[in-house]
Amino acid sequence: MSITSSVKRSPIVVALDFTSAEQALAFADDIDPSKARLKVGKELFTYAGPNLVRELHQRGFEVFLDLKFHDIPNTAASAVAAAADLGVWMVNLHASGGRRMMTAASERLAKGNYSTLLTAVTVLTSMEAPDLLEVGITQSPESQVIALADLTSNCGLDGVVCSAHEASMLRARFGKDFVLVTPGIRPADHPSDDQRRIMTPAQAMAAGSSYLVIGRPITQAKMPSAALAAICAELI
Ligand SMILES: O=c1ccn([C@@H]2O[C@H](COP(=O)(O)O)[C@@H](O)[C@H]2O)c(=O)[nH]1
Repeated sequence: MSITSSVKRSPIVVALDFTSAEQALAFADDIDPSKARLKVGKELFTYAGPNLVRELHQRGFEVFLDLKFHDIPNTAASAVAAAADLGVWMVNLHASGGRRMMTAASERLAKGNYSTLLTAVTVLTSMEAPDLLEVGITQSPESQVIALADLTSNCGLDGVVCSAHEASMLRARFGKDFVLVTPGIRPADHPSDDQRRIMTPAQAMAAGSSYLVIGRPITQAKMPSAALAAICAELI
Protein backbone atom coordinates (compact mmCIF):
# COMPACT_ATOMS: atom_id res chain seq x y z
CA MET A 1 0.00 0.00 0.00
CA SER A 2 1.71 3.16 -1.16
CA ILE A 3 -0.77 5.76 -0.03
CA THR A 4 0.11 7.55 3.20
CA SER A 5 -3.50 8.46 3.80
CA SER A 6 -3.27 10.24 7.14
CA VAL A 7 -1.57 13.28 5.57
CA LYS A 8 -3.97 16.03 4.41
CA ARG A 9 -2.73 16.91 0.94
CA SER A 10 -3.13 20.04 -1.11
CA PRO A 11 -5.17 19.91 -4.36
CA ILE A 12 -2.04 20.57 -6.41
CA VAL A 13 -0.65 17.82 -8.63
CA VAL A 14 2.74 18.74 -10.09
CA ALA A 15 3.38 17.37 -13.59
CA LEU A 16 6.89 15.91 -13.52
CA ASP A 17 7.60 16.34 -17.21
CA PHE A 18 11.32 15.61 -16.91
CA THR A 19 13.64 13.48 -19.02
CA SER A 20 15.19 11.41 -16.22
CA ALA A 21 14.50 9.84 -12.83
CA GLU A 22 17.35 11.92 -11.38
CA GLN A 23 15.67 15.20 -12.33
CA ALA A 24 12.30 14.01 -11.03
CA LEU A 25 13.74 12.82 -7.71
CA ALA A 26 15.76 16.02 -7.26
CA PHE A 27 12.50 17.96 -7.63
CA ALA A 28 10.65 15.60 -5.27
CA ASP A 29 13.37 15.85 -2.64
CA ASP A 30 12.90 19.62 -2.58
CA ILE A 31 9.20 19.56 -1.70
CA ASP A 32 6.94 18.28 1.08
CA PRO A 33 4.46 15.50 0.11
CA SER A 34 1.71 17.35 2.01
CA LYS A 35 2.07 20.27 -0.44
CA ALA A 36 1.49 18.36 -3.67
CA ARG A 37 0.85 15.06 -5.35
CA LEU A 38 3.02 14.20 -8.35
CA LYS A 39 2.05 13.30 -11.89
CA VAL A 40 4.15 10.94 -13.98
CA GLY A 41 3.24 11.21 -17.65
CA LYS A 42 4.25 9.66 -20.93
CA GLU A 43 7.63 11.36 -21.24
CA LEU A 44 8.99 10.59 -17.77
CA PHE A 45 7.46 7.10 -17.61
CA THR A 46 9.04 6.22 -20.96
CA TYR A 47 12.44 7.35 -19.66
CA ALA A 48 12.26 6.09 -16.10
CA GLY A 49 9.52 3.42 -15.85
CA PRO A 50 7.80 1.90 -12.82
CA ASN A 51 10.86 2.04 -10.57
CA LEU A 52 10.62 5.81 -10.51
CA VAL A 53 7.00 5.54 -9.36
CA ARG A 54 8.14 3.21 -6.55
CA GLU A 55 10.85 5.71 -5.54
CA LEU A 56 8.26 8.50 -5.34
CA HIS A 57 5.99 6.29 -3.22
CA GLN A 58 8.89 5.54 -0.88
CA ARG A 59 9.30 9.29 -0.40
CA GLY A 60 5.65 9.56 0.69
CA PHE A 61 4.13 10.99 -2.51
CA GLU A 62 0.84 9.96 -4.06
CA VAL A 63 1.27 9.51 -7.81
CA PHE A 64 -1.09 10.18 -10.70
CA LEU A 65 0.03 7.93 -13.56
CA ASP A 66 -1.09 10.01 -16.54
CA LEU A 67 -0.66 7.55 -19.40
CA LYS A 68 -4.10 8.24 -20.94
CA PHE A 69 -4.71 4.67 -22.08
CA HIS A 70 -6.76 4.27 -25.28
CA ASP A 71 -7.00 0.73 -26.63
CA ILE A 72 -9.28 -2.27 -27.02
CA PRO A 73 -11.18 -3.04 -23.80
CA ASN A 74 -9.04 -5.99 -22.63
CA THR A 75 -5.74 -4.17 -23.19
CA ALA A 76 -6.89 -0.95 -21.54
CA ALA A 77 -8.33 -2.83 -18.54
CA SER A 78 -5.11 -4.82 -18.12
CA ALA A 79 -2.99 -1.66 -18.32
CA VAL A 80 -5.15 0.05 -15.68
CA ALA A 81 -4.81 -3.01 -13.43
CA ALA A 82 -1.02 -2.93 -13.90
CA ALA A 83 -1.03 0.71 -12.75
CA ALA A 84 -3.17 -0.21 -9.74
CA ASP A 85 -0.77 -3.07 -8.90
CA LEU A 86 1.96 -0.43 -8.84
CA GLY A 87 -0.06 1.32 -6.12
CA VAL A 88 -0.71 4.62 -7.89
CA TRP A 89 -3.26 7.04 -6.48
CA MET A 90 -4.85 7.76 -9.87
CA VAL A 91 -4.65 6.45 -13.44
CA ASN A 92 -6.52 7.53 -16.55
CA LEU A 93 -7.93 6.62 -19.93
CA HIS A 94 -9.16 8.62 -22.92
CA ALA A 95 -12.96 8.78 -22.68
CA SER A 96 -13.08 8.69 -26.50
CA GLY A 97 -12.05 5.01 -26.20
CA GLY A 98 -15.74 4.49 -25.55
CA ARG A 99 -18.18 2.73 -23.27
CA ARG A 100 -16.87 -0.84 -23.55
CA MET A 101 -13.26 0.20 -22.92
CA MET A 102 -14.12 2.37 -19.90
CA THR A 103 -16.51 -0.20 -18.41
CA ALA A 104 -13.95 -2.99 -18.75
CA ALA A 105 -11.31 -0.89 -16.97
CA SER A 106 -13.67 0.22 -14.22
CA GLU A 107 -14.91 -3.34 -13.63
CA ARG A 108 -11.34 -4.68 -13.53
CA LEU A 109 -10.44 -2.25 -10.75
CA ALA A 110 -13.64 -3.00 -8.82
CA LYS A 111 -13.03 -6.75 -9.10
CA GLY A 112 -9.49 -6.35 -7.78
CA ASN A 113 -10.69 -4.18 -4.88
CA TYR A 114 -8.15 -1.51 -5.74
CA SER A 115 -8.33 1.95 -4.19
CA THR A 116 -6.74 3.58 -7.27
CA LEU A 117 -8.93 6.34 -8.73
CA LEU A 118 -9.84 5.96 -12.42
CA THR A 119 -10.49 9.09 -14.47
CA ALA A 120 -11.00 9.76 -18.18
CA VAL A 121 -9.68 12.57 -20.34
CA THR A 122 -12.51 14.43 -22.06
CA VAL A 123 -11.08 17.17 -24.34
CA LEU A 124 -7.38 18.00 -23.98
CA THR A 125 -6.79 21.47 -22.50
CA SER A 126 -4.58 22.28 -25.50
CA MET A 127 -7.59 22.04 -27.84
CA GLU A 128 -10.14 24.61 -29.00
CA ALA A 129 -13.08 24.38 -31.40
CA PRO A 130 -10.98 24.52 -34.62
CA ASP A 131 -8.75 21.68 -33.36
CA LEU A 132 -11.83 19.55 -32.69
CA LEU A 133 -13.23 20.33 -36.14
CA GLU A 134 -10.04 19.05 -37.77
CA VAL A 135 -10.55 15.66 -36.12
CA GLY A 136 -14.19 15.50 -37.15
CA ILE A 137 -15.85 16.83 -33.99
CA THR A 138 -18.28 19.60 -34.84
CA GLN A 139 -19.46 20.25 -31.27
CA SER A 140 -17.97 22.98 -29.10
CA PRO A 141 -15.33 21.85 -26.57
CA GLU A 142 -17.91 22.39 -23.82
CA SER A 143 -20.55 20.17 -25.46
CA GLN A 144 -17.98 17.49 -26.20
CA VAL A 145 -16.76 17.57 -22.58
CA ILE A 146 -20.35 17.13 -21.33
CA ALA A 147 -20.99 14.21 -23.68
CA LEU A 148 -17.77 12.42 -22.66
CA ALA A 149 -18.25 13.19 -18.95
CA ASP A 150 -21.80 11.72 -19.10
CA LEU A 151 -20.37 8.57 -20.70
CA THR A 152 -17.55 8.41 -18.13
CA SER A 153 -19.96 8.71 -15.25
CA ASN A 154 -22.26 6.05 -16.76
CA CYS A 155 -19.30 3.67 -17.01
CA GLY A 156 -18.64 3.94 -13.27
CA LEU A 157 -15.37 5.89 -13.30
CA ASP A 158 -14.45 8.28 -10.50
CA GLY A 159 -14.28 11.42 -12.61
CA VAL A 160 -12.77 13.22 -15.57
CA VAL A 161 -9.84 15.27 -16.73
CA CYS A 162 -11.18 18.51 -18.23
CA SER A 163 -10.32 22.19 -18.27
CA ALA A 164 -11.32 24.43 -15.37
CA HIS A 165 -13.61 26.22 -17.86
CA GLU A 166 -15.96 23.24 -17.67
CA ALA A 167 -15.57 22.63 -13.92
CA SER A 168 -18.54 24.59 -12.56
CA MET A 169 -20.89 23.06 -15.13
CA LEU A 170 -19.67 19.51 -14.37
CA ARG A 171 -19.75 20.08 -10.61
CA ALA A 172 -23.41 21.13 -10.86
CA ARG A 173 -24.19 18.17 -13.11
CA PHE A 174 -22.46 15.36 -11.18
CA GLY A 175 -22.27 16.58 -7.57
CA LYS A 176 -19.51 16.93 -5.04
CA ASP A 177 -17.98 13.43 -5.23
CA PHE A 178 -17.23 13.40 -8.97
CA VAL A 179 -13.49 14.00 -9.39
CA LEU A 180 -12.57 16.94 -11.63
CA VAL A 181 -8.88 16.98 -12.54
CA THR A 182 -7.96 20.20 -14.31
CA PRO A 183 -4.67 20.78 -16.17
CA GLY A 184 -4.19 24.01 -18.13
CA ILE A 185 -3.57 25.96 -14.92
CA ARG A 186 -1.59 29.16 -15.29
CA PRO A 187 -0.73 31.78 -12.66
CA ALA A 188 -1.76 35.21 -13.99
CA ASP A 189 1.83 36.21 -14.88
CA HIS A 190 2.75 32.98 -16.69
CA PRO A 191 2.51 32.40 -20.47
CA SER A 192 -0.06 29.88 -21.68
CA ASP A 193 2.55 27.87 -23.64
CA ASP A 194 0.73 25.24 -25.73
CA GLN A 195 -2.31 25.28 -23.42
CA ARG A 196 -5.52 26.93 -24.68
CA ARG A 197 -8.36 26.50 -22.15
CA ILE A 198 -6.56 27.93 -19.12
CA MET A 199 -7.43 29.39 -15.69
CA THR A 200 -5.49 30.63 -12.69
CA PRO A 201 -5.20 28.30 -9.66
CA ALA A 202 -7.62 30.35 -7.54
CA GLN A 203 -10.18 30.64 -10.36
CA ALA A 204 -10.00 26.90 -11.00
CA MET A 205 -10.62 26.03 -7.35
CA ALA A 206 -13.51 28.52 -7.20
CA ALA A 207 -14.98 26.86 -10.31
CA GLY A 208 -15.11 23.49 -8.53
CA SER A 209 -11.92 21.69 -9.55
CA SER A 210 -10.91 18.82 -7.27
CA TYR A 211 -7.27 18.78 -8.34
CA LEU A 212 -5.10 21.25 -10.24
CA VAL A 213 -2.43 19.77 -12.51
CA ILE A 214 0.45 22.22 -12.85
CA GLY A 215 3.71 21.55 -14.65
CA ARG A 216 5.95 24.18 -16.22
CA PRO A 217 4.88 27.13 -14.02
CA ILE A 218 6.44 25.16 -11.14
CA THR A 219 9.03 22.81 -12.64
CA GLN A 220 10.58 25.42 -14.98
CA ALA A 221 10.64 28.18 -12.35
CA LYS A 222 14.01 29.43 -11.10
CA MET A 223 13.02 28.20 -7.63
CA PRO A 224 10.43 25.43 -8.08
CA SER A 225 9.64 24.99 -4.37
CA ALA A 226 9.05 28.76 -4.04
CA ALA A 227 6.77 28.70 -7.10
CA LEU A 228 4.79 25.85 -5.51
CA ALA A 229 4.61 27.72 -2.18
CA ALA A 230 3.32 30.86 -3.96
CA ILE A 231 0.54 28.88 -5.65
CA CYS A 232 -0.38 27.18 -2.34
CA ALA A 233 -0.56 30.64 -0.73
CA GLU A 234 -2.91 31.83 -3.51
CA LEU A 235 -5.30 29.02 -2.58
CA ILE A 236 -5.60 29.76 1.16
O1 LIG B 1 -6.05 17.79 -21.09
C1 LIG B 1 -4.92 17.62 -20.60
C2 LIG B 1 -4.52 16.40 -20.07
C3 LIG B 1 -3.27 16.29 -19.54
N1 LIG B 1 -2.41 17.32 -19.51
C4 LIG B 1 -1.08 17.13 -18.89
O2 LIG B 1 -0.96 18.04 -17.78
C5 LIG B 1 0.35 18.60 -17.75
C6 LIG B 1 0.26 20.09 -17.88
O3 LIG B 1 1.54 20.65 -17.86
P1 LIG B 1 1.81 22.24 -17.96
O4 LIG B 1 3.30 22.33 -18.05
O5 LIG B 1 1.23 22.85 -16.73
O6 LIG B 1 1.14 22.73 -19.21
C7 LIG B 1 1.15 17.93 -18.86
O7 LIG B 1 1.87 16.85 -18.29
C8 LIG B 1 0.10 17.39 -19.81
O8 LIG B 1 0.50 16.18 -20.42
C9 LIG B 1 -2.80 18.52 -20.04
O9 LIG B 1 -2.04 19.51 -20.04
N2 LIG B 1 -4.05 18.64 -20.56
